[in-house]
Amino acid sequence: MDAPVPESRSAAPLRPPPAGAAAGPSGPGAAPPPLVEAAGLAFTVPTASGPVNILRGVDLRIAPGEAVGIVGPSGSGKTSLLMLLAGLERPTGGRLRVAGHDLAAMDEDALARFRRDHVGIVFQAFHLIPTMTALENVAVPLEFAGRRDAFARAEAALAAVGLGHRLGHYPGQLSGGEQQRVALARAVVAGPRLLLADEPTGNLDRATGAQVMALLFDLRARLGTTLLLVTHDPALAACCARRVHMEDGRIVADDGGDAAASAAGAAVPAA
Ligand SMILES: Nc1ncnc2c1ncn2[C@@H]1O[C@H](COP(=O)(O)OP(=O)(O)OP(=O)(O)O)[C@@H](O)[C@H]1O
Repeated sequence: MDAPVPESRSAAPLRPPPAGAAAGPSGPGAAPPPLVEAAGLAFTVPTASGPVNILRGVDLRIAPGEAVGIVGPSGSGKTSLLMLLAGLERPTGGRLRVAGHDLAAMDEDALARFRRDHVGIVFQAFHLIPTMTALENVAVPLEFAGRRDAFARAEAALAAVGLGHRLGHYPGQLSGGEQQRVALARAVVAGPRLLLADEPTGNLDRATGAQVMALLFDLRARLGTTLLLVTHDPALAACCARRVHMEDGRIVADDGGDAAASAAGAAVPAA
C-alpha cells in the first residue's frame, strides 16, 4: 500500500483528452472557453415539508486545466453542486454549461453520454462492484461504451495508480487505499475533461489519504484534467490553486474567480 506510484507501463498508456479539448487557445492570444459555466444556478428539491432550496444562485466559471477546491460547512451545498456538474442531478434554475453542453436541456440518455464522455468521479465511498476484479471494475465503463481496447486501457490505468500487480484482486482483497486507487483508475480511464472528487480521502487514514491525494494530483497534472475537489480539509483544499467557499447554497468567496474569469474569456450569456 505504501509503495511509490510507478509510471504507467502498459502498451495502452493513459492519454490526455484530445488536442484542444482540455486546454489551449484556439487562436493566437485567444483564451480557451471555460470548461464550466454556471450562472444563477439553482437546485431546489421537493420534500414532504415543502421545497428545499439547496443551491441559491451559484455563479462559477472554471477554465480548462484548473484545480478548484470547494470548501464550506456541512450542508452548504458542495456535494449538490458536484452532482449538478456531473450531470447526475439536473438544475432547477439558472444556466449550466459543462464542456460546451447545456446540461439543463439534456434528457437522461444525453446526460449519460455526457458523463461517459467527459466526467470522472471519485466519492468518499469507493463504489466498486464486489464481484468484479480490479481490472473488470475499471474496464466496465469502457466496455459499456463499446471500446475494444477496454481491458488494455484499464490495465494501463491500474498501472498508473500503482496497482499493476493487483489486476485480478477483488475489492474485498484490497485495502481501503487500494480500493480508492482502483476507483481513481476507473475515474480517469476514459480521459475525462472534468475530474470530480468528493471527500476522496474521507474513508482513509491520514497517511493513505495523503498517498491517494498525491496520486490524484499527479494524474491530473499528467492528463491535463480539470479538477474539482470537495473537501472539509483546508490542507487538501490548499493543494488546489483556487478555492471556492460555499455557504447556504451560495459561493461566498472565490480566491481565483477573477483570474479564472479573465482567463476564461466571455461571460455566461444571460438565460
Ligand atoms: N435530495 C434531497 N432532499 C432534501 N434535502 C437535500 C437533498 N439533497 C441534499 N439536501 C440538503 O441540501 C443541503 C446541502 O447538501 P449537500 O450534501 O450538498 O451539502 P454539503 O455541503 O456537501 O454537506 P457535507 O459537507 O456535510 O457533505 C443539506 O442541508 C442537505 O440536507
